[in-house]
Amino acid sequence: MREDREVMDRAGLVIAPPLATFIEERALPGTGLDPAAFWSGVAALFARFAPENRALLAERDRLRAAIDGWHRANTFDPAAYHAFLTDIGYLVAEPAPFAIDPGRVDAEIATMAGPQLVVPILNARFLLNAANARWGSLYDALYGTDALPGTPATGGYDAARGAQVIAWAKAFLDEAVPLASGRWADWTGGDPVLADPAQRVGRAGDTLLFRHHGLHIELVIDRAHPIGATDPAGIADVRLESALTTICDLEDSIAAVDADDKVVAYANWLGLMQGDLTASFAKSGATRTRTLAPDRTYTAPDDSPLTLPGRSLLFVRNVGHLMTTPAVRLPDGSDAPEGILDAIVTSLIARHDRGRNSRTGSIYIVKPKMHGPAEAAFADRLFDAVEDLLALPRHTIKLGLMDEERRTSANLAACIHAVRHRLVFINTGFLDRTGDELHTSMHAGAMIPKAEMKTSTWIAAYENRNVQIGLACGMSGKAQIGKGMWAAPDRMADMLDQKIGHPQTGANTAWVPSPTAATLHATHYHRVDVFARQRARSAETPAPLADLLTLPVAEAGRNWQADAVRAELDNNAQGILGYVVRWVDQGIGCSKVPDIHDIGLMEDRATLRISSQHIANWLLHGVASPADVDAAFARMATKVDVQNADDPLYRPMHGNEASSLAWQAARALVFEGVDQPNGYTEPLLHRFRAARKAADAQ
Ligand SMILES: CC(=O)SCCNC(=O)CCNC(=O)[C@H](O)C(C)(C)COP(=O)(O)OP(=O)(O)OC[C@H]1O[C@@H](n2cnc3c(N)ncnc32)[C@H](O)[C@@H]1OP(=O)(O)O
Ligand SMILES: O=CC(=O)O
Ligand SMILES: [Mg+2]
Repeated sequence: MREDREVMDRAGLVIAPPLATFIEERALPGTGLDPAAFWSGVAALFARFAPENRALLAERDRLRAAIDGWHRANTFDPAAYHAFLTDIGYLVAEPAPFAIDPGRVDAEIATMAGPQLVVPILNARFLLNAANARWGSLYDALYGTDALPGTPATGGYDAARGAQVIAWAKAFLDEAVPLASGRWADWTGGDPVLADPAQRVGRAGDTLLFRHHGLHIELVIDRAHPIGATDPAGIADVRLESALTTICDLEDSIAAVDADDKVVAYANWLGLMQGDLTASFAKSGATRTRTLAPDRTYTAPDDSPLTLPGRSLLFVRNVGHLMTTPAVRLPDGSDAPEGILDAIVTSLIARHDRGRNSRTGSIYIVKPKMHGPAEAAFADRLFDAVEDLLALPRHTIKLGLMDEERRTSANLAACIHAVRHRLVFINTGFLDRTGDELHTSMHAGAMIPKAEMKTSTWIAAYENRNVQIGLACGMSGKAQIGKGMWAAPDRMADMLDQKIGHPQTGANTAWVPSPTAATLHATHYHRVDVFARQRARSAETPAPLADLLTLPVAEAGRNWQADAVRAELDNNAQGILGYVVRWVDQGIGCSKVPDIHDIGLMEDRATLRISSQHIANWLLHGVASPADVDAAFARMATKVDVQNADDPLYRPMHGNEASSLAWQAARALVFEGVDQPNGYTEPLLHRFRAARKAADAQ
């Protein structure tokens, strides 16, 4: 795209016009920063960090080649393998005991426990919904999902379903805010007497505000409301404080391949920081405009005013160290490292916050896909330099560390140490982590099927060590120890059943895919006292490193049944095609893709990394032949075409293989999968998406 466009020279950098215009006309004004000084500072920053960034990527390649070579030459032996990893610098020395020291951090991160929502930043409508997901209706979340058995009848309010919802919600109140005597189901109104009167912390009109485990609950009393009118106590809803924090994602859930895409993302982040983001859209036959929710006001029991945040505390997830962007060209003519650009621009934009988001004046950046402590230290120094560029006090920019690459998990304490002055979370991104597990040991042998991966030794050790090491580094009360995504957005009953496991491990947050999921997951933090769990677990020792380094390779001589192999290939090919076709053809970076059983699963680049690496591994080790894989792709292309038949923008793949860039991208991800850097999907996705955009522009 860039070649066809006018370009702008700024301090020796070639900046794509939409980005230069956005920065000069929207991001810089109001910050007090001088544009000329800003650009020369940006140029200096790229000059300093781009070579180091490249060197870190070269180090990834060196280690990868060494590990591949070792597996080709050796039969696996745990002790020899451990010694080899130490020898090549993959494993580094543990730091002496220390405690993180991130300075002023908002309570939502440091001292509260609750859900963390993730939202693709390119979608303003979703973004606003996410920011406003601090509060959610428990009645709505239960009524409209499979959280309760059965489905509501169509054509108006289903009173029987409503009764189920109300019974569930009142039983929940019995646990979270029990009455001094009796049950909430029997309460008929008036002034409720709580078993612990201190739980009642305010009211707004007739609505009562309670607090439990640091989270607020609104009991909405409104006898004029259709639901309240039928309730003996006039209860119209139970509203829960839900997504305490939200990650606005510039990374794996979006498709941003050029300056135009990046500017949409940055502009949405600016709208959030300035508080004026809006989105208008048609829903149920009417045009709606969505804005950011205001704070909520109450009267405390002592009649003083009480204000609570109406919005989730926002993080922004930058991209990792791998990709470059055509939005900025360096003096040597190369595209600039995209992670450096994100660090600069998202921090610049966050200077507009002025307490609307962070009440402590912090900027919260999630840094994904870092491999080991040297890369974490690089991010730390980069953030120092960005603070200097933007005249921000040292360590204003806080860092959320994704523990999602094997070299980071294996050296977690050293990674935390490298960013200890700004660390505000570690999170087990188990999806990328699984992709890296597959890729790192690609040449060790054929991997077990994906379903078996969930119960393998390495993953249990990974989840355990993340919490234990986080606690040992003094994170409790200062930062989040986080758990991964619930990737089945429509399966809320299963989520209610299983995701309580996250707070039970001592994690004070875990990822959810939607506001509804946030409200339902919030109930888990009422059921589990996370900080008590952290205290209890502090005495435990982490699972051994040897367990973490246990390879998920199938046993020698495994009898690969043809129908099981075919089912695994179909499952992976379906997910790949269903996701990639929307990414490449329509620029949709996160989709609910129906699986082979037509259950919608959240697919993003991390799930794509797993599926593509898994097939690539089976191809490499002869579990499947190229013909088997192509047959699976052909079968699944037809299925995906049918599943998307109602989408007017959809381009069918079956019958159009020669012209379908999506089809070609999907095949390349698998057939060239062994050679993709660390098994990442973004280089190929970007290439094919850019080609699609170029073709569409003609
Ligand atoms: C491995 C990783 O990196 S995981 C992190 C990356 N993944 C993500 O960010 C996933 C975030 N989730 C999503 O993008 C979406 O939920 C999807 C794509 C999975 C499903 O989207 P859809 O099929 O459109 O969802 P669905 O039809 O069930 O619900 C749409 C409604 O829920 C809202 N919604 C759904 N997900 C979100 C979200 N993450 N944030 C805010 N609102 C959301 C929408 O705004 C919409 O409501 P509206 O009509 O009032 O605007
Ligand atoms: O980013 C999250 C993951 O699981 O990967
Ligand atoms: Mg990830």
